[in-house]
Amino acid sequence: MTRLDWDDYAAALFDLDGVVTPTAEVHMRAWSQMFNDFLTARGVAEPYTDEDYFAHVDGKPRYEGVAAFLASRGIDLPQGDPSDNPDQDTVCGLGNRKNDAFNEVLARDGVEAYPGSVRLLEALAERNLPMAIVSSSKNAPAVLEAAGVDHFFGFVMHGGVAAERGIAGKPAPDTFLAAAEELGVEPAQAVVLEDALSGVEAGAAGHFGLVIGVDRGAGEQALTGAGATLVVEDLGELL
Ligand SMILES: O=P(O)(O)OC[C@H]1O[C@@H](O)[C@H](O)[C@@H](O)[C@@H]1O
Repeated sequence: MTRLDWDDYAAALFDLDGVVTPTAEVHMRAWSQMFNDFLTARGVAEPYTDEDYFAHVDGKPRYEGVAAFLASRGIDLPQGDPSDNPDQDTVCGLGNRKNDAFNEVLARDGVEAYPGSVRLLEALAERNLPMAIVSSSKNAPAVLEAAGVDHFFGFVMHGGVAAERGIAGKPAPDTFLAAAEELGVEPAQAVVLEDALSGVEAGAAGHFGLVIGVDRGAGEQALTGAGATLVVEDLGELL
């Protein structure tokens, strides 16, 4: 059991995929399928792996994840445009291709929140602690609704809102800072909960009161190295 006194904090800012819902797994599988088909079609022998996901893609806005992975392999594609067709070999086209795969799985399998996360959300709601979602994903509203947990959050900062308002995505701290402001709290009063290295870096850069790393595969050492003050494996440990 982790010692954490919630009385010390005035708000909680939750990443979504991999923190509240197991959808980081769905994103991971969709990215893997898309990138490996793409690499195979180009005759690239070295496959895309989960290590590539954690190092380059996890937690970042869609097209920034594509660009970061391609750069890591020295592959240069035109940026294209978010309206690109999913079969176009542009950064946006590849991102859109992966998004189709993600939505297929979401529609087919649905999503259930992690039981430990729901227990923590219920306990914090009972304390009337203001809570927000801070996700890079434009699919966050659909995921929250499918999991039936949208009612816990007073504000949802997602990839669509960030793009509309011109707010820089993780690892920049700006989406977390904007959510804290929406909830009317100073960063030092807020707890950030994140499973992605890019998200933990964002929390550390924003000087939040506490940055909790949730280890769903990134690894305790890497999360601590990125700036997590505390690492847990399940949010139920924070009750
Ligand atoms: O493509 P979307 O749904 O807008 O999501 C962007 C990113 O959102 C993050 O929450 C996920 O960890 C990433 O895997 C995903 O790439």
